[in-house]
Amino acid sequence: MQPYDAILLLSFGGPEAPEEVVPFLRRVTAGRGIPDERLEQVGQHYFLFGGRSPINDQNRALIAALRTELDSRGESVPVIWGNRNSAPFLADTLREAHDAGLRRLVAVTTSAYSSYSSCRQYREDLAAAVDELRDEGREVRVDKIAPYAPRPGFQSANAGRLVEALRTLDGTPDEEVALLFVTHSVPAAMDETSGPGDGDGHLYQRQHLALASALTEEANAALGRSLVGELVFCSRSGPPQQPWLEPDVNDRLRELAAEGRSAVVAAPIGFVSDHMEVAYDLDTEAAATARELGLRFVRAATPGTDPAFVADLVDAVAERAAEARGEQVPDFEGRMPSVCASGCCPNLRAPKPALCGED
Ligand SMILES: CC1=C(CCC(=O)O)c2cc3nc(cc4[nH]c(cc5[nH]c(cc1n2)c(C)c5CCC(=O)O)c(CCC(=O)O)c4C)C(CCC(=O)O)=C3C
Ligand SMILES: [Fe+2]
Repeated sequence: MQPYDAILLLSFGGPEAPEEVVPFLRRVTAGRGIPDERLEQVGQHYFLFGGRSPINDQNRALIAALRTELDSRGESVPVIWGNRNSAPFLADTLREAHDAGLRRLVAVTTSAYSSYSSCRQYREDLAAAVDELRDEGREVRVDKIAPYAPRPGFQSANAGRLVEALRTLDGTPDEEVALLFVTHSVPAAMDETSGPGDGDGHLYQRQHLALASALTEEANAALGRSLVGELVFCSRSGPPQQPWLEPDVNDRLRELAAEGRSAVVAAPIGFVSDHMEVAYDLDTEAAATARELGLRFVRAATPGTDPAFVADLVDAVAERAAEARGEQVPDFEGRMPSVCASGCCPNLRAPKPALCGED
């Protein structure tokens, strides 16, 4: 993996004990204008799960899977792990890395799409951590792989999991099955400005729609169905007067029941693992809504440690390393640059320095 000394798995973070819930929520929402009522509700979601988010264990499993894949390729490059909002904190990870002699890292985020929340915010936190270390006299350099939702492995992992979910509805006619691709809602203004500034924006939604349509086609072909998929949203936050992407999955379930559907497959393509947004917002809340409506609710798995997904992440790292060495890398539909364009997915509140981009 020349020129890289280590692969940095960079994630959102989550609490692992009840006393960590409130400090975690404060860190996530600092300066983001989230109403107190919303914070209390989200705190309850975590307390319902004993104050422990599944996300860190899922990242430990992903690191183990990456290790196995790297070993099988004869790659001894270490995989280290830092979070934005909980221990192991990114700056601590970088400090330890530097002390161990690791100077040039390549970051893989647990977030697949282009948008401020799913890309630039990670880049801002990288810049802040690298600055903090520089103040201590520790120089580290961090590159990043591009948003990987358009990559073939992300698609094939999601396709396999969708087909598996749909198989549980063998015998239910197409007209009765609703196929919902689910992702995290974001403010409409964040979606509008997502992508390189010279593009048409809405890249967050466009990447989801492209994947949803490819997955629908693949699942229909595999199962001899002609389902029509649609994109819906979960985990809306922010003040009620601020427009966020819609429809909310629960609202859509009500309409689908009224239209005479009997079953729903929810494919959470916006998420890399079954963390709290999936465990609460889908498996708890949306599943309860479906139950009340008499709808059968089947949730497709997220990529998690799917071998096709893990192998593709390692390919993405190998391609980034080749690029850093000045070599050509393969192109594919929707491929994003590994160095973000200036002004890509802007911070609309308080612009800050960010790594891995032209600005
Ligand atoms: C696009 C997107 C992803 C997917 C990409 C990615 O994975 O990064 C994501 C992931 C996650 N979001 C997470 C948790 C939270 N997100 C919040 C708030 C917000 N998320 C936003 C967007 C996203 N979020 C936005 C626009 C806000 C509003 C505040 C703001 O404008 O920044 C809040 C505050 C409370 C609330 O308002 O919900 C919490 C607690 C966790 C951890 C889960 C766990 O613990 O298992 C994960 C993986
Ligand atoms: Fe979030």
